[in-house]
Order: sequence, then C-alpha cells, then structure tokens
Amino acid sequence: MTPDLMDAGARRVAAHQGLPPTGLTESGGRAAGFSRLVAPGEVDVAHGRILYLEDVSVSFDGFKAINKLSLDIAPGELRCIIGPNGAGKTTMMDIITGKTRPDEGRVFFGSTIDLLRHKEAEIAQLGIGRKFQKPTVFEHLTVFENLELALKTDKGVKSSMFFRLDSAQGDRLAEVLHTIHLADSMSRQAGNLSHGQKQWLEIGMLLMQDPKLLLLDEPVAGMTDEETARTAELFLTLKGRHSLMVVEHDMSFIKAISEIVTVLCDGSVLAQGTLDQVQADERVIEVYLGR
Ligand SMILES: Nc1ncnc2c1ncn2[C@@H]1O[C@H](COP(=O)(O)OP(=O)(O)OP(=O)(O)O)[C@@H](O)[C@H]1O
Repeated sequence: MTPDLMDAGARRVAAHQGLPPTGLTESGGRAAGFSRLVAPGEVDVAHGRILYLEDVSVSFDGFKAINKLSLDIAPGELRCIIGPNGAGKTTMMDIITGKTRPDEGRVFFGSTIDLLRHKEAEIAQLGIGRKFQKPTVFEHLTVFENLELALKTDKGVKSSMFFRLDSAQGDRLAEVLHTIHLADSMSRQAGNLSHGQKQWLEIGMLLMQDPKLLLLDEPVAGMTDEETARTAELFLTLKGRHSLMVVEHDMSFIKAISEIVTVLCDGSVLAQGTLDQVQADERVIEVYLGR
C-alpha cells in the first residue's frame, strides 16, 4: 500500500464528503491518523478506501483471467465496471467475495481486513453483499416475507419458525420496502412480480443485512426502460450510505449513475475516469465501445 495511493483514496473520500483530506494537516503535512481505534466489526476506512485490490492474478488451466489487477474504491462510492465479454469482471467479484482464490496479490476490505484470509460466508458476514444477474427470490413467499427471511441469520428450522421482528427490524423493513419502491406490493407473492421488481426485491434482501459494500452484476439486464430508470434512482439513493460496485453493459444506465468508470480488459484495468473520458479513449473504443 503506497503513500500516494493512500492519499489519492483519502482525497476521493474528502471530495465525496466535502471534508478536508483525511490524514493531511492544513499546511499539507501528514496528520497522526494511524492510531485510530476501530471497534470490532467496523471497517477501517481512515485511509480513504473500503476496497483495495493490488496486483491480483488468477489463472484457470494456464489462462490468466485476472492479470495483475489493481483497483480501489472509496467509502460511499458508486463505481461502475465495464469491459468486453471475458474481461474478468465476474472473476474479480468472485475473488472479492471469496468464491475464487487468486494465485497472487492482495485484497483488503478497509485497511485492516485481509479478505484472502476469510471464507465466502465470513466475507458476507463482514458486510460484503453480492447480487448475481438472475434474481433469486423465494417466489412462493410475499415481498414482506422475503425481506423478513433475509434477517434470519440463524437458518435453523426451529429458530426460523419462532422468529419475530423487533421494532428496529420492523422499522428497517419498512424503510427498505420504501427504498426499493415495493411498499405498495408488500403482500404480493414474489413470483407475481415483474422481472425488475424481483431484482429490486433481491437488492432489498441484501439491504436488510445492511452491507457496507454491494457488488451488483448486470442489475438492469432484461429490465424495461422505466424499470432501468427507477433502478438508476435507487442506486443513487444507496450511494453514500453503502459503497457499490456495479458491473453493467447498458451504457445509458452507466451514464445515469456513474462517477468513476473502470474499464477492464484481459483481466486488468485498461482505463479509468469519467464516462466521457473513457468513452473518448482510443483503446477503450477499440476493445469495447467501437464494436
Ligand atoms: N472457472 C473457470 N474455469 C475456466 N475459465 C474460467 C473460469 N471462470 C472464468 N473463466 C474464464 O476467464 C475469463 C474471464 O471470465 P469472466 O466471466 O470473469 O469475464 P466477464 O468480464 O465477467 O465476462 P461477461 O461480460 O461475459 O460476463 C473468460 O475467458 C472465462 O472463460
């Protein structure tokens, strides 16, 4: 972790929050920010990054799907990831969530949690939620019951049968229903929802766990234009409270939500910047946008 990368991350957070850069004094010197105590379960983002990948590589049967990939994300940021088929986007998410182990490199959640030391289930418990492309809600349950189920961390049959929401959980459920635009549909069976509504419900189920970082794989694939526009609104509401990494091919959706866009190609970062910047990049046009 190099000091200039730390400072870049800290500046990005400060720009987000309208605060002076973390770790720097008014005169530009380095403040004593390294003795901050972090409570158990809290992610230390004092250095301005919630997710940090450095020189990560993984090969499948000799083929390098991820190749010296380095990337970092600020707390509260909404990062868009684009790139051609086979660029390594899904594999990168598999590595972050512990589904795939890299051959080399470092993957940190905040500055202290080494994700490579944790199993997939532990990573979810630490506060990294993942949404796959296809919605996986419980079709025979209502919207309300699906959200309620997402709170039941102890999946034993007996504890599930006797589970009752406390008032804080009830408030949270009501808030999530509102956020995902399904407050009027809470008694509907999930199987009767539209494709877009199922996607929102699944995002709501993740939100019930209050994740710090959400990884979303092609969230608007198969949605109508109206659903896509509402999903953009939803993501803009979530940013700031959560950090989001969104993989998507739909460029109009990216345009509606993006701040920084990272372009992956051949398992590493080809370009990064605003959408206008990456769209004007000849290398990006050649491998992705121009095709
Ligand atoms: N388990 C695996 N075994 C062998 N090859 C794999 C495995 N997982 C991924 N790959 C290969 O790694 C490369 C990257 O795949 P990945 O699915 O991460 O790309 P992607 O950017 O998500 O593509 P898409 O946009 O099509 O979803 C591909 O060439 C893929 O075939």
